[in-house]
Amino acid sequence: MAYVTDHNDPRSRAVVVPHYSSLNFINPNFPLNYHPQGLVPLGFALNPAVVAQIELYRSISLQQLINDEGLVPSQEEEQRRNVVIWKLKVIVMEWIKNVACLRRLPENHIRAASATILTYGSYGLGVHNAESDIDALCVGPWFASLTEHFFIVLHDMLAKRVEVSDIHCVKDAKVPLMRFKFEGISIDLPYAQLKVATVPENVDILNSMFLNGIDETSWKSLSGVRANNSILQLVPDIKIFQELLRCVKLWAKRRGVYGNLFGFFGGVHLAVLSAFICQRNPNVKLIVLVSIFFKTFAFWPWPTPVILQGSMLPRHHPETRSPMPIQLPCSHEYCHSNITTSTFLKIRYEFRRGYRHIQDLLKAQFNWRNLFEPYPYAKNYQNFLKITLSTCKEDELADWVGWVKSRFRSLLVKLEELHASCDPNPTEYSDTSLQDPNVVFYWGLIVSKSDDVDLDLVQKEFKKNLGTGFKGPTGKITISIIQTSQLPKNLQHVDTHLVLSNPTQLVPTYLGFGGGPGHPSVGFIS
Ligand SMILES: Nc1ncnc2c1ncn2[C@@H]1O[C@H](COP(=O)(O)OP(=O)(O)OP(=O)(O)O)[C@@H](O)[C@H]1O
Ligand SMILES: [Mg+2]
Ligand SMILES: [Mg+2]
Repeated sequence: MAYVTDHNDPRSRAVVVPHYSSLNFINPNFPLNYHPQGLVPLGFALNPAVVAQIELYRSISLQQLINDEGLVPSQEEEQRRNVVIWKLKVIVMEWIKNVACLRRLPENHIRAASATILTYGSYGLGVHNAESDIDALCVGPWFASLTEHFFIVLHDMLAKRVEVSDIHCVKDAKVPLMRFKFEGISIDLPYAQLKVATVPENVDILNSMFLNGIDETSWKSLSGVRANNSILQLVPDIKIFQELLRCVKLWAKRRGVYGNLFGFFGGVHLAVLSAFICQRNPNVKLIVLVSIFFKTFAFWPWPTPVILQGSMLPRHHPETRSPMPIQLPCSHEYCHSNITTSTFLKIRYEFRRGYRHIQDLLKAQFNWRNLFEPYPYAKNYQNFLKITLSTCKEDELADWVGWVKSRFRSLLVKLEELHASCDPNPTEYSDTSLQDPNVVFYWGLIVSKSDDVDLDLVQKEFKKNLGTGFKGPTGKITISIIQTSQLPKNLQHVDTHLVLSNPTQLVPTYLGFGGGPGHPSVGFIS
């Protein structure tokens, strides 16, 4: 009788595994095979009872990690969000009555007028946590327009509420929306206008009766709700899909591959990838699905698109230019993507790193924490691109930063043209030595010498790009190259068990600039 232990995890002693000695015979060179009932190391006959016990233990420790990381919101948190949504529904009902009065509709039309809120995004899929925003679509009738009644009348009503802060309109996005905080919770609120007089509270937006004659912007705004409905219909088991997606999102955030504006995945991309794995592997437990997820996408033949079964077939669309096309469910289109050559290579590298880690699942030293370990930027890069965004007034900063972020893809592409590879760390920092309100980004930069990049040219072209289309007050932007030692202390934080034996080998091989066996996460998969 013995124990399987996750090192550094005192809880690991909770599960007793018989015949521990047999674990020593798991040959690390035999890849794992995936079987609906569990994991089997290929080429080696292992006592199935032992494998089952280890799997049980791994499942328990993964659940423990999900709880420890706060991936599932508490009941109080859920209740808080429910109240916010209920309050938003009350506000839009009041709004639509006001608009009906403004439009001088007959009394009975005013009485019948209604609008509603439909949630989508991570909240709609049930995979949000305390930090997630609420994506809430406002659905209104024929007489409430986007430009006047949504962006002016509703905006002003919301701005007057004590619960609402940091409200701003994002009018020039593909899906125009208002963004604000309601009782501290971030809300994305787009608008869809239906050609009906009354919008039922739980309007079925897949019903053609409600979709007849709607404009293109409303159709796009509805796409998030349609995609969510469709994913939830297509997966065989919603609960296990949610669990897988929670794990995958944590992995993507920790490894620095989450953030659509930075050229990585957004929530919708990971939702489709997770649904794809769930569809093809019904009745499979979570730890096996996590393993299959990494195995599948580590070796996916990109740019072959990922398409859910039972979805519409995508038409040829400009979005197919993405190196990692992922179909938007319930649509002929692909999810919008900003992936560039360098971010593609990083994502693929991280899939393969995940696959390598998960290969050790049955080994005694396996620890889930390694899979979800924060990406060690300070150890992997010697140079960083420092991007400082500032405005004179605090209340102008969010709009300016939002605008610059929406243009980051062009900056990444320009750098790639100049043979500089960037790893755009999506985390926002603040430079406290500056007087103006500011947001600072530190992106890993790979160049042979820091003066190799023509930074003046990069800045000039990026500023030109930023100059077209922004309607708010323009802020400042400065781009410089700094060394690891100049990073803020919290980014320099060193995780002792990752310290390199050879500090000159700081370059990840995925960027194609070398690296080698001295690097802790390099060179195991070509
Ligand atoms: N790049 C995109 N392509 C297509 N639809 C998108 C894209 N980005 C966002 N959406 C739609 O908007 C919804 C909300 O996006 P959001 O960025 O809030 O992500 P999310 O899935 O809610 O994850 P998070 O928990 O990070 O908020 C998505 O679920 C999707 O329907
Ligand atoms: Mg969201
Ligand atoms: Mg959102």
